[in-house]
Parts: sequence; structure tokens; C-alpha cells
Amino acid sequence: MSVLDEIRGRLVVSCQADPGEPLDDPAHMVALARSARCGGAAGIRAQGVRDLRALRAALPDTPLIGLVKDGASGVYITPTLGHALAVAETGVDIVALDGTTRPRPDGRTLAATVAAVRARYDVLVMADVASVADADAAVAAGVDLVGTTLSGYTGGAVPHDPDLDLVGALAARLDVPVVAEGRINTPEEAAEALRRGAHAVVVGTAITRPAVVTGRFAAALLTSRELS
Ligand SMILES: CC(=O)N[C@H](C=O)[C@@H](O)[C@H](O)[C@H](O)COP(=O)(O)O
Repeated sequence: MSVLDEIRGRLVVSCQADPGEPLDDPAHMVALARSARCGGAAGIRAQGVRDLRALRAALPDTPLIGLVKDGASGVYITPTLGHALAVAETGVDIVALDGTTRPRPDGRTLAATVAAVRARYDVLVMADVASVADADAAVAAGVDLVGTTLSGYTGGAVPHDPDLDLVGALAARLDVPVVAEGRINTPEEAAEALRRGAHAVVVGTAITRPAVVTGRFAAALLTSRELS
């Protein structure tokens, strides 16, 4: 079965920790990924060459989407061809990269980047986009799949809810699979993303960032105390 078939209609769990976080260790990412698999995840998305190598070795048969973050603003998800080749070299099944129309730091077009990755590795390329215009350009550039990952992260305040309207709009117009990703925080939202036409649903924070999830509970208690 192809990797895209393996994740069709299924959950992909993003296992990422920011530098310095308590979970920032490849062994912890492997444990999170194994836990996600136990819970029914079909695939894993992860960040950084070190974690990707560890995950590929520990879970050789699990569909793996890889990226490298370089910074946290602007074009930072696998921003250059060099980053994309480094991700592909770890043996991931899918290389995720910034698929917005913003200029890339190495000056290459998305199309040139995709072609150069494919020339060296037998790997799929996923464009993380923020809009319909991004997605149209990414498909024209030759990507294999598109994710709504960057919706809400290209300027202004980050919205609270997932962009399920973008999921629906992309699913209705694109010939490539659309992955719903970004701020999907409940099982109901994940299911709704599939109803809107998503090929697969990526969930990260709500499953694998316990500090953030704890913070949500703690903040709710604080608010409740303030109101009483
Ligand atoms: C915008 C950005 O940098 N997204 C990153 C992409 O890999 C990750 O930080 C997210 O955790 C991932 O997209 C999953 O989303 P959420 O954690 O909201 O379920």
C-alpha cells in the first residue's frame, strides 16, 4: 500500500518539541510516536534531523512526514533546498516544506526546490500552505500533497479555531490530497475536517504538547477563581 493510502482517512500525530522543552529529546519523541501508534495513529509528523533519524529507526514501517524548522517566523518550515535534502536523507516518506508564495531564503522557487529534491530522493513533497492562492501555486509547482498547516501563521493574531473552511475549499478544488493541520484540538474537529474532504488529519499540540495542554487547564482554573 502506498503511504498516501496508508494515511487516507486517518490520524497523523505531530511529535515535536521546541528546543529546551522537557520533551526535547529524540527518545521522548520516539515514545510519543509509539504511544500515538498504540492509540491508532496511522502516521507521524516530526521536526529536525536528529528526531527524524530516531523515529525512522524506531518505526521503520510507519508513514513519516518530516520537516526542519529554522526559526519561528517568516519562511521557517524546511525553508531551503538544503533543509529539504537533509530531511529527505533521513528516510522520511514525505518531506514537508513551506508552500506559501513568499520568497524562499535561498532564492529558489518552490518548483525548483521540488524538482531538485525529487531528482535525488524517492520521496513525496507536502506543501504547508496558508491560503487557496498558496495551494494553487504549490500544486502548479508539482507538490504531491498540500496541508493547511500555515493558515493563521503568516501575520496577525493566530486564530483560536482550525481553518476548516480552507480545508473544504482546497479539497473541493485540488487534484492532490489535502491534509488538515493546525489547531485541531478536539476529536470532533478532526472528524469534521474529514467530512470537509481532508485526506488525513494532523494533530500535534492537543496530543503531544503536555505543557500547552496543561496550561489550558491551569488558565481555565485561574479564570474560574477570578470570577468567583
Ligand atoms: C505553524 C507551525 O509551525 N506548525 C508546525 C508544523 O509542523 C507545528 O508546530 C504544529 O505543531 C503542527 O503543524 C500541528 O499543529 P497543531 O500543533 O496546532 O496541532
